[in-house]
Amino acid sequence: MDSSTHPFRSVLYIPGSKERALDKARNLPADAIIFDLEDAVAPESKASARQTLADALKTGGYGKRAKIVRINALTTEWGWEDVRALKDVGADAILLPKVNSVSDVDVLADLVGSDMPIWTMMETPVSVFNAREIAAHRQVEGLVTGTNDLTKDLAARYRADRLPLMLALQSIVMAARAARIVAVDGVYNRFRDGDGLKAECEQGRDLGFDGKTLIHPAQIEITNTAFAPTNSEIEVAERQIAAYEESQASGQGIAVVDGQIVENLHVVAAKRVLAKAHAVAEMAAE
Ligand SMILES: CC(C)(COP(=O)(O)OP(=O)(O)OC[C@H]1O[C@@H](n2cnc3c(N)ncnc32)[C@H](O)[C@@H]1OP(=O)(O)O)[C@@H](O)C(=O)NCCC(=O)NCCSC(=O)C[C@H](O)C(=O)O
Ligand SMILES: [Mg+2]
Repeated sequence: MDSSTHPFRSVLYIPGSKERALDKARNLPADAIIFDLEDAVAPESKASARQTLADALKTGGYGKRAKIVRINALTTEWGWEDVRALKDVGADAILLPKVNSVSDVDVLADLVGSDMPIWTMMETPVSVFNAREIAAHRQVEGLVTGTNDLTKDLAARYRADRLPLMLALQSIVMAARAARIVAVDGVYNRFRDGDGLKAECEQGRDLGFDGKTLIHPAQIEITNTAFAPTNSEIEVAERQIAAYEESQASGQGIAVVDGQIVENLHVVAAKRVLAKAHAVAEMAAE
């Protein structure tokens, strides 16, 4: 699965221990679900959550939503057992937390086999320095930003403009784009603050993220809207493509639309807008 064929606007975390939430998610309009065994699950519930989650995934019913399982780090007492229990239950990817370097990914790849896509949490300062190499691993198909862990490890402050995280956010997007894989932004903790979420979604979208991780169903709609192409963007993209094709046919290399030049690279971006709009429409057509 990549972002040209499947949208990753809204990526909802669900604690693997919460049966009601696992059931509810079968009808939520999220593009992807992260079934979490890590931070959302208390140590005393790890074993039962593993079983609850395996049962839910075997039962299925999650439709077109991408199913990503976040295991515990392989350095914990739970990580290896998580892999054993969840690697063959129909997940689309395994998400590894607290990754520092590509050798962490190699350890997981050996355990899950070469056919299982891997996503990595980018949430330590070292992972940001190693982002390019991690993203380039042959099995890594997505990077998930862990803004809470990053803020903690940086001893930074939470700020609405996320200035302390900007280097990390941009490094993660750049690594993902260089490797042509998915990049999703971190969570917005004030899950009942719709205006704050909208602003942070728009910032993440403008930075280049494909979507945002979420912690509550109330965040899905705002996020889906923020990361989808608008009608006006679609209309401009269509006109740019048409104008460029016309200019090519008449032997000119450059077209002009709404007073702005349109070159081949703008056509590539316009086609990406249309592909994303198509993927969003396909997702909605359930
Ligand atoms: C944040 C919550 C604890 C709030 O839960 P609650 O008080 O129960 O919320 P509501 O009563 O408003 O819930 C309404 C209904 O929605 C369902 N629900 C709630 N959350 C989810 C969810 N995430 N997915 C699916 N369904 C959900 C409730 O069951 C209610 O349903 P119903 O009873 O039928 O009406 C809670 O939302 C929650 O636990 N969220 C997930 C938290 C989480 O996953 N945290 C870990 C991931 S974030 C992270 O780790 C960040 C990263 O690693 C980093 O470093 O930054
Ligand atoms: Mg984290």
